Amino acid sequence: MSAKSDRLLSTLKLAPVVPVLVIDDVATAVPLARALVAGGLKAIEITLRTPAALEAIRAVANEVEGAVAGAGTILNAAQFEAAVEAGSKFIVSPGTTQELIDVANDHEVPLLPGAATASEVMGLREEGYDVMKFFPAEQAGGAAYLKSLSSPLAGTLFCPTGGISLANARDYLTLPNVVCVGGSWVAPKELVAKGDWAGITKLAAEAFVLKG
Ligand SMILES: O=C(O)C(=O)C[C@H](O)[C@H](O)COP(=O)(O)O
Repeated sequence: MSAKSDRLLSTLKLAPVVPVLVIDDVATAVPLARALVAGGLKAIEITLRTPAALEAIRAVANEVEGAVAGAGTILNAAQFEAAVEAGSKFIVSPGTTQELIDVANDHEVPLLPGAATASEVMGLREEGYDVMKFFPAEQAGGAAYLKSLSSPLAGTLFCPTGGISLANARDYLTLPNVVCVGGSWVAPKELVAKGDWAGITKLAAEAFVLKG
């Protein structure tokens, strides 16, 4: 395993759940990340789906002690570069393109690339990847599907994301090829809008104890 995937794995192993955030208002980023870290969820993925995302990554990276800020929904090289510049410590993409593989090879910040089929996983293995995002997890076949990849594609670890919640997270976390899961359920829009940070810490703490 390369030093880069070692670093990615250490980040993903910080907690069983990586919160996936869509930040509409940059002012919520720091209190939201603090609430998640207080519940034990330190690796935090901020998706580049809103205009506030890069500023939110920068704020969390600079201001939230204990947080490891990452960027999600990275679709191309320009977004990868911007996310790194903003202070992202890991980069997540829903799928994989040659452009992303090439830009990732030029950077020390690790990429967690998306894959949903055996062929996609095999293609990424040929590029040297042994840790991937399984996306969209529930819709692509769920835990049963991912389990059936574990023998033929042994040695590859996944962070399944998409349709995962407290109710089904354990189905994935008990698989031998799963290192953590990703999900937005720990940061519901209603709680963020109300500024209910204690409520979010509670959800994070519930998620933190999922494994073990
Ligand atoms: O675009 C990306 O890079 C993503 O990370 C997509 C997210 O994984 C899902 O949107 C989160 O899925 P839910 O937990 O079902 O809300």
